[in-house]
Amino acid sequence: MVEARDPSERTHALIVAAGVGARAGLDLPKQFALINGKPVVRHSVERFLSHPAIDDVWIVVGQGQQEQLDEALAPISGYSVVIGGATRQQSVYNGLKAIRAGGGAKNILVHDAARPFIPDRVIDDLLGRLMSEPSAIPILPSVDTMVQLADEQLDRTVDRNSLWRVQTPQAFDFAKLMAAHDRFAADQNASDDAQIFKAAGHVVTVVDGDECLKKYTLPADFNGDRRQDMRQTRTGMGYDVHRLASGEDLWLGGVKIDHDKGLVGHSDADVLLHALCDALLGAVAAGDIGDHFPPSDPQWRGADSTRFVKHAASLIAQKGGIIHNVDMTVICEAPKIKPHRETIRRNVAEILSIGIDRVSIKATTTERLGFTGREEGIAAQAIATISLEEN
Ligand SMILES: Nc1ccn([C@@H]2O[C@H](COP(=O)(O)OP(=O)(O)OP(=O)(O)O)[C@@H](O)[C@H]2O)c(=O)n1
Ligand SMILES: C[C@](O)(CO)[C@H](O)COP(=O)(O)O
Repeated sequence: MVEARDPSERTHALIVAAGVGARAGLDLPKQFALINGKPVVRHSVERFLSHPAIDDVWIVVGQGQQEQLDEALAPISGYSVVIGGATRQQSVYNGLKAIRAGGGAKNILVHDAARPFIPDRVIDDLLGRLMSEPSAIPILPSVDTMVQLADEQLDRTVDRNSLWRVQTPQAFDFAKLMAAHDRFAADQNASDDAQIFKAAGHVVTVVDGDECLKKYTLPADFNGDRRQDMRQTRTGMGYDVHRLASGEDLWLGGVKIDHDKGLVGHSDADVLLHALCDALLGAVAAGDIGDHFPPSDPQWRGADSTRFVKHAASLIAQKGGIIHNVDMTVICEAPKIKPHRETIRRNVAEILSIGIDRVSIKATTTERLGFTGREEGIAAQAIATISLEEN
């Protein structure tokens, strides 16, 4: 049995979502508005919950918003909810106190729900830095000329080389950040946690941020029509074959199928999920399954192929992409796919976090011709249609 890790050794993500979103001017708090078909807050919750280095996810919401949050996240579970305060700093502090009451943590990533798209690379860089430093934050350079205004007129140009844009997630040694917040709890003016950490005398290091981490703040950020104009459609296709053998399990679309033979090969040899993974990777020109999960690497032996598809979907999400639909064909003589079709569709829809009406599964035989006709193997094809924001 695997021992549960001591709470004080865990890495937590704390997502603050208790603001009112005044600048966005929407008729609901911006964290519940839809971006790419999902509530803003859902994007970062999904990303943290699926990241292997994150043990626990905490979400801070406004008083009375717990039900709205649960609706925005359904059917996801496995997160904890805390009620926020009047300022971002108070909301973070409430979250930290709840984590302390739950046994504490080793590391904490504090993140704005208003930044829905988090590249895994940024999480990895931040956590990598925490192995030797007490904190790290993502930053981006200022690329425009920066000025100060006076009476709404140009006063002076500021040296942009000394100005950097600070993003979240911001990563900290939990105990040190907790103590810093305890110390500065009466000062409600800090716009981020790095300021509080630095004020407490600690070093704040920096890693490369990412434009994907843009904070959705102003009405134009939520202007769906404009965003739709700026999207481009992409498609990707995938094809895979695995050999059938006695004494093996048969996995298709992440569902175990009762059959006298199973498939042999990479991971759990789920030929359908492998074709789907390649279709998704193809849509963003990101290589193929073997590039990301080499068959020669022993860690993938017997692995659940769900993980590969989730990885491919996360690469699309990191680019602000939406998966519109996937269509798959299983090519085999046996087993019959129809009795399992709805279960597989449901499972794939859940893996991709899209509606089941966007997932199609078909099956065909090859009229007893070729290797599929002789029941030596099963082949699968998949096609995925996605859209990306133009850049
Ligand atoms: N009292 C607050 C204020 C802000 N936040 C969160 O802090 C993040 C960054 O804040 P910001 O983008 O400023 O959000 P709002 O405060 O909601 O926006 P506005 O300032 O336009 O009202 C957001 O995810 C927001 O929900 C929070 O948890 N509690
Ligand atoms: C934490 C933050 O996102 C870092 O850039 C930012 O400070 C939040 O600022 P806001 O004033 O709450 O928009």
